[in-house]
Amino acid sequence: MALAGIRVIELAGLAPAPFCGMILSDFGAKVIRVDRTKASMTVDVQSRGKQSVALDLKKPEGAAVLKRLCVESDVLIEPFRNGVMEKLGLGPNEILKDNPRLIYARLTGFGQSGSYAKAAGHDINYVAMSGLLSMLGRHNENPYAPLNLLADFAGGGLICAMGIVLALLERVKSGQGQVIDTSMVEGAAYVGSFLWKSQNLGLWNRSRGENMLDSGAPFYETYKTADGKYMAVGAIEPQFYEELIKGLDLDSSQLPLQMSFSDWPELKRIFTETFASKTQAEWSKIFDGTDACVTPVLSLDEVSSHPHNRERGSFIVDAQGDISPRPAPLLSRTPAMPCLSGGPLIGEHTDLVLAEYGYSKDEIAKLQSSGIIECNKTKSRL
Ligand SMILES: C[C@H](CCC[C@@H](C)[C@H]1CC[C@H]2[C@@H]3[C@H](O)C[C@@H]4C[C@H](O)CC[C@]4(C)[C@H]3C[C@H](O)[C@]12C)C(=O)SCCNC(=O)CCNC(=O)[C@H](O)C(C)(C)COP(=O)(O)OP(=O)(O)OC[C@H]1O[C@@H](n2cnc3c(N)ncnc32)[C@H](O)[C@@H]1OP(=O)(O)O
Repeated sequence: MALAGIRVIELAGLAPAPFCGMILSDFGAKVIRVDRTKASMTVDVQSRGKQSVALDLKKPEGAAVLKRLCVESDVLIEPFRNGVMEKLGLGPNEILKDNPRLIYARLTGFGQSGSYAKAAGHDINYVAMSGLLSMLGRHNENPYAPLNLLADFAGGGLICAMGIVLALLERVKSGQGQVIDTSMVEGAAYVGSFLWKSQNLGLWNRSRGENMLDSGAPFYETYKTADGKYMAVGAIEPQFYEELIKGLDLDSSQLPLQMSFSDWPELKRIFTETFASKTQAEWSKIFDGTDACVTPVLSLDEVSSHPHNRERGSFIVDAQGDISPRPAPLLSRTPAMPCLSGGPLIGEHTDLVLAEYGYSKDEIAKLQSSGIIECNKTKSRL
């Protein structure tokens, strides 16, 4: 796998850092998640393939263990607000001193500087601050956050993973590590670069929810079908729009022009009425194999059995029988091979990992008896 041999220490976080760690693990890195001690259960649902070490970083001996792990590792991912690592004596200056080749990846909402750097926040706040939230939502409604996808995952975990891979690549030339400052505000904004760069194309001249790609246009919308499901329509170009009209069995000479903004509400009404006349399966049969850019809106339960996704093996089933997306993208020679057994229990690999990093049995026993580390004796699943 592409990242085989790379050792990653991931300090346990909420959603973005676990995603970042999962990407690296899926593509072959060995990822060790550092959990808190005295934690009853983990909320990390993106932990496949990871190992867990339970370590009290608030104790100097615990911080010393993390430092020692970092000496022999390639990457550290830390998900706390600015200043937390420094307070623990684990800031980049201290850590990189002992291992200048380390990639020290910081993944926060507001970044390491600026007046919000130390403020709490969640995805919706970061998307709001990126400018993107102001553009999301239907006409005459409040801005709407698209789950926690844009900042936590696209602009956060994924962008951080890209930064880590770039830094690892650069390290081949320079032999040096570096600090990565991932701000989810900036990551989300960067993902949305097209929105800034396309201002002059006239795509966003109207108010929110009245533009072509923000639910204003009838040909870029979802429509309810007779069985209460939905179809997604993305027929932008005239030749594809023509196919849409044909599939809907409408007469284009009786319809307003595609790009007549003032007629969009009327056109939407006609499309809504038409789509409501058949089931999703019936519409899929009509549009499959055409260029109308019409697809069913599939639920999470349905995606893996859709013929196209099944043919490509786009979804995987783990040992528990749970379905999830196969890691993307597909690399032809060194594809990701996600671990199919469940994620680790907290502290499941503490003694194993410490032994691998050179700790003696005595040292491990002492750390355990003083509560600096915890070892979960449950049989390893990895
Ligand atoms: C919208 C999403 C988040 C969705 C996640 C949800 C799915 C989950 C969120 C809450 C969960 C529920 C909750 O936990 C209660 C239940 C728990 C139960 O076990 C399960 C059910 C629950 C209902 C559970 C269910 C779900 O899992 C949840 C609903 C997001 O937007 S995520 C993005 C958030 N933002 C960031 O990540 C940006 C960077 N980080 C931050 O800004 C802050 O970390 C943050 C997120 C604001 C949290 O602030 P907080 O004050 O809590 O932490 P920090 O200031 O960063 O400091 C960390 C402190 O912890 C100490 N520490 C860390 N590791 C260790 C260790 N190993 N040993 C000892 N101490 C440790 C560290 O030193 C800091 O201490 P201080 O505060 O003293 O400096």
